[in-house]
Amino acid sequence: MTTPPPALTLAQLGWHPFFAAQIDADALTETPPVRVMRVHRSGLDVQGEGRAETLPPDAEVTVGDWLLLGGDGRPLERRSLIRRRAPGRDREVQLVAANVDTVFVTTSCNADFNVARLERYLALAFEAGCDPVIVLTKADLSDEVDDYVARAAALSPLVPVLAVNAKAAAAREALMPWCGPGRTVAFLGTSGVGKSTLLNALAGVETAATGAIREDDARGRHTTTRRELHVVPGGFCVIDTPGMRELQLTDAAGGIGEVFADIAELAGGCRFSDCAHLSEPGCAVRAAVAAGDLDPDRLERWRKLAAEDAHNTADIAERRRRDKAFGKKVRAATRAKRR
Ligand SMILES: Nc1nc2c(ncn2[C@@H]2O[C@H](COP(=O)(O)OP(=O)(O)OP(=O)(O)O)[C@@H](O)[C@H]2O)c(=O)[nH]1
Ligand SMILES: [Zn+2]
Repeated sequence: MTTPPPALTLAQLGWHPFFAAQIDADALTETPPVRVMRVHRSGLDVQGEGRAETLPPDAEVTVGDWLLLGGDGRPLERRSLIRRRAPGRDREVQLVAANVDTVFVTTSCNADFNVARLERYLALAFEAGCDPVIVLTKADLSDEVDDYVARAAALSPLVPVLAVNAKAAAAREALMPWCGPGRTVAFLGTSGVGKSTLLNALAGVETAATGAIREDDARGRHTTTRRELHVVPGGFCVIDTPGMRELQLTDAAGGIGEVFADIAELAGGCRFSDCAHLSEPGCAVRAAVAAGDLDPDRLERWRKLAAEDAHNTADIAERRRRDKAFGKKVRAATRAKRR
């Protein structure tokens, strides 16, 4: 037995003038808007004002999306969309979460802290159209918190950095400035960094199971079910995603450019507009490295991330082209057989 969902208003679910502007007044009652609260194998749990249903699964819809019940099934235009290249077999683009205002990029003041990974998460968040905030957990367990904060703060002048003990009441206060009524926030980070602990701190109750990520789904199979939107007291939404070990970027050139705005700006001074900053004469980027103004490691990390993004973007496009061509062949063969 599942307990019925609490009665919520559209505003508490994160409804926003941006979405209202996409439908006319009649549609509000004829095809009522619902938000995707949970994505699991057997379907999408959606909730609206005075209603909650499970719709069939749809790979084009993700947690945080708004749908119109009885509509064409397509999500309303999104304010933001977090996507990555899926790990494992199909390697397609995977939609992680939609309509997130702030991404709390979460890591810990310990060996989990990794600047390359942080830059990667920041690029993903910028590309998605979200505002990233870096949250460093386990500050209570480290003597070098200031050092971690300084290293995180050096990554981008656009990104605030917080250090917290996720288990202490003060953690909620630290995150609240980004959690106004009607806002949607999400936690991204590897397993064990304290995402569930922070969610519980925001909710004021045990909403997520900490330290336990596997549950049985309806078919008795083991799955990571946590891709879930929680409406918490205070009237804001928190999206919880499973820890992501592999976070491959695709189509994220814009986001990478925002994280590495320093390099992009320097590149404007290179003699050639298509300078790769390798051995070209008049390269302002390498000149900055030589002058000690740019960390060569950062340049190397940018190079790797940009190359990976370009590779994934091209590879996915190529697979789609092949799949399309293959589909055509199959259809042609089926037609030939029928004749
Ligand atoms: N001392 C201390 N312990 C923490 C802190 N944050 C998290 N923990 C502990 O670290 C463990 C993992 O925390 P979770 O909140 O489950 O981590 P998670 O990021 O949700 O992990 P996944 O569910 O695997 O993605 C738990 O035992 C927490 O109690 C912190 O700031 N300080
Ligand atoms: Zn250059």
